[in-house]
Amino acid sequence: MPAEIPEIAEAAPPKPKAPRKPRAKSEVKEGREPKEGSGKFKKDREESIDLKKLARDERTWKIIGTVSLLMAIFLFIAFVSYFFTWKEDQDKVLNNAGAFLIDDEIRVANLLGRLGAFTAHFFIYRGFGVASVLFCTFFLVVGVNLLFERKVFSIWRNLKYITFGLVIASVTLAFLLPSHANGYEFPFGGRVGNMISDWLGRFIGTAGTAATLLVVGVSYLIWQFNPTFKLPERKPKPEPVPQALTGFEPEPGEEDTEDAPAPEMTLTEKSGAKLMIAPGLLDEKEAEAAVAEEKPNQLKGEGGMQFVPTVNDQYSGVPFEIIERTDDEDAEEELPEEEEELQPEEPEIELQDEDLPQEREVVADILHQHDLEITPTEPVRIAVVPPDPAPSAAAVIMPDLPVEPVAKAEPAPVIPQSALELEIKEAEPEEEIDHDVVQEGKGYADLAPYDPILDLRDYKHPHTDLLEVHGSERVDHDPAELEANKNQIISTLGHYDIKIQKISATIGPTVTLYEIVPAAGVRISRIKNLEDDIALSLAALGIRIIAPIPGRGTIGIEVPNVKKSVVSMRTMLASDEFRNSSLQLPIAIGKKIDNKLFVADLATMPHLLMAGATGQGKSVGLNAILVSLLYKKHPSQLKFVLVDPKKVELSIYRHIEHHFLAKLPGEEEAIITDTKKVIATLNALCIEMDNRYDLLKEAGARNIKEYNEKFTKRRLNPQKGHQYLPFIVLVIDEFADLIMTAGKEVEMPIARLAQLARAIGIHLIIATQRPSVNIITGTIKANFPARIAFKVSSKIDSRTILDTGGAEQLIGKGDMLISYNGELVRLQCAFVDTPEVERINDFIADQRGYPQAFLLPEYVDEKELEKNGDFDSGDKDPLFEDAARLIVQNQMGSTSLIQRRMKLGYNRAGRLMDQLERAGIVGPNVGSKAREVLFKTETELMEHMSMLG
Ligand SMILES: Nc1ncnc2c1ncn2[C@@H]1O[C@H](COP(=O)(O)OP(=O)(O)OP(=O)(O)O)[C@@H](O)[C@H]1O
Repeated sequence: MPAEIPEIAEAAPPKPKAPRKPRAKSEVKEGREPKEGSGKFKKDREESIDLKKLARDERTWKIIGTVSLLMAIFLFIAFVSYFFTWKEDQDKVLNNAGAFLIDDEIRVANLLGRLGAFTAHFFIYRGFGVASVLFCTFFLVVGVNLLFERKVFSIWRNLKYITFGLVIASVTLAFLLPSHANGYEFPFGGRVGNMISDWLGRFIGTAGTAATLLVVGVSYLIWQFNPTFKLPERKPKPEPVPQALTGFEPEPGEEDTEDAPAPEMTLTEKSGAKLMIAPGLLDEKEAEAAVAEEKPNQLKGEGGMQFVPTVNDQYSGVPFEIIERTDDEDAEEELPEEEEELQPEEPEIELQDEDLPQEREVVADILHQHDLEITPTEPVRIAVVPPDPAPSAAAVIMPDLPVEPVAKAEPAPVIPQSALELEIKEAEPEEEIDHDVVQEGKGYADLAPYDPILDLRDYKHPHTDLLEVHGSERVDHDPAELEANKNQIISTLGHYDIKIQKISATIGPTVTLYEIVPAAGVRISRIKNLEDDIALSLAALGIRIIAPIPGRGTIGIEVPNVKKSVVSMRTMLASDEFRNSSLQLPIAIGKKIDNKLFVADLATMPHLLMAGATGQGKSVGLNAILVSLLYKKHPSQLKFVLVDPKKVELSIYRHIEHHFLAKLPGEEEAIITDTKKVIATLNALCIEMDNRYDLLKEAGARNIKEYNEKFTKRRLNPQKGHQYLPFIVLVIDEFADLIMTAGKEVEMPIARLAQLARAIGIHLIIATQRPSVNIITGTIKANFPARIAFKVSSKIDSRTILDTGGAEQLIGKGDMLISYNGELVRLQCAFVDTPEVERINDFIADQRGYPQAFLLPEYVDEKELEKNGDFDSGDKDPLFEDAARLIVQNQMGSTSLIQRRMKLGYNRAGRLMDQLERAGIVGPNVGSKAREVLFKTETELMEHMSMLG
């Protein structure tokens, strides 16, 4: 008996792992703000990020895959070698126990040395016996899956099969070949198998064990291979010919007719002679039609014969005979006699094999293509009839199978030539040709559908691990707080003689909605008018009264919670509602008062206006929208145009320029911060819009969805300028700033885009701190039906954004009102912090992108061109040079300076300034400010003037 491996008695018990402490909110904050955080905390955080990165790195997985594959190979060799060397090595392993691996003196026979012998011994002897080979399969599956980054086999399923397989196989082998009972020493079932088998034997006896193993084994096989059990059919029916082979679709019900005669297989020679194989699978008409129409799927036999291919495996190996029929017989004989003629019982016209060697070869060839065979020793019967006008047929007849002769065509009656009439056939209507479909080679439309994401096929969408959970997601409710608020509401209303029938509360993340049903006869407007009084008596900021709640017939009083919960972006994006959303541009904005997620489609909004006083959550809201889109869309489907006059808010997105950003050609930075460039970009977007409309018109599509569908189905020719159109989302932060500096020049293209761009996939998101009427003008408002208001400073501002008050009563920190689809909903905006956005951007930027940003059309300012191109030196004012010098000396492009110093009238000074601008000496007019002077010194000016002439 082999010695047992001594148990390690003094092994220290493993220390229980400390449970992972949820990170306190204060820690998260510290992590974000290094100034406040201690050095130690910061280090921890960096380490955890590195580990996470490592786990996400595909190279890590490839290395694990390689190791798994090597493991599979190692185990396989060790096991196979063990099968032959176990006797030699077993004693050495058992007797040397712990020292076996270390002692260099021990020599073993296993191909993989001591390690191989030890591993194989461990798995086979101590483990599962021969069934241990299944471990190789497991490592192979893991290795292949990780290395090829594909789910070639499901690891989980294999794990299940292997676990059960190990147990069942080892027990069965131990039961059938017990290593201790019959003198075998080879551990077929391993120790585990032996143990279970012994136990079963004692528990249910040998017969019971055998029955159990049989049942379990069969069940396992059924589970793994799911075989189909069928009783043998009574009468085999000829199988239908695959449509792909014949080109014919079976007539409805045809294949089911029980007693339909076995159809013939007809082979027709080009010359007109027929070879019939009976019974084949096409009926005569079909076969002839196929021949007449020269169906493209007819096969060409050797020797210039064309065949209607048919297949029927049931005749495989049936011997054939060759029969010849003479022309005369064929012409004279009536159909029934002809049938008789073809019967195998009349062998007087039998031909020997060598008489028709070519035909036999061709028939053999054709039959071989369909896995049928002519037995070389048996004669083949073929009836041969020469071509028309004396029609001929050669039939290969299978003995003992019903034979149907080919019906001969009636000879056409001869009509006197003079009586011949000219039949004028109407021309077939001409096929309409769609010139947009590329007709080259196989045909553009026949290719597989175009998939825009294939350009960056390896692109991986960001995962939710990049985001954090901020604070507690649970909405806590304090019953005392609820009760107090309820009593307060009832007593306040009581002061004004307002009785209520019922009161209920819905607890949201930031506010609780108390819904009251007033007693009969109470006027709703009275409650509405008492809004401020109720707020005062509840002593809470942010009370909003909704009287009545649309569609509910109740009155709502929203009261802020004492303890507010943060809605993490991670929760929003990990939700089924967002992940499974089929919206075109889904944006997860926040949670409603009833804690339901608010996910909307930017494509249907179709533009969004956001306003809110500073520090109330506007930037976080913008990030939440951008992050939602980044999580859902592929770079080929979406492009952002980002305008950020503040230069700091959106700059984190600059790293994803090659994936998701669009810019003007020749620009260095994709994120636009300069007003002049904003104007050019907006105009370029207008050109893009016009171009897209042209494309849609040509394609006969009404919107981008229809257009892209047509394009992906390859019904639009890329050579005619058609291309897959990504959505473009224009985001403008600090819109007020832009309007202040560029006014109409910005407003006009934005209004145009807002009015027209929805159908062609350009959507606008505009954010502003100052929602005054001169910034959010009527034109802008009319085209932005979806609006978000964070807390604003006055009721007037709230009206400017939402057309109603309420936003001034919000409590900040992402508390917001959204006006969408004609409804006003209070939401708690999802929170996503800057480091999270950075991580998402890095994750995207680390992947392969396009060679450059998506290029918008070039925009040339015609006015600039005019001004610059118009300068005519012959036309210039006599005082032009003096004025130029004056401006350069003073470095101030001001008309009044010219007016005052040169004592000129306003008009002449203005004209001079225009000429200076056209000559490129001063910049364009920028409102009330002085123009920019483009030359610093007089010498530079003189050089420039000499060039102007
Ligand atoms: N949805 C939210 N949930 C929780 N806290 C929030 C939320 N949104 C904003 N906050 C808090 O409010 C602070 C200010 O938010 P944010 O930077 O978005 O304001 P803002 O309106 O963009 O200000 P500004 O206009 O000055 O840029 C954030 O740092 C955060 O602490």
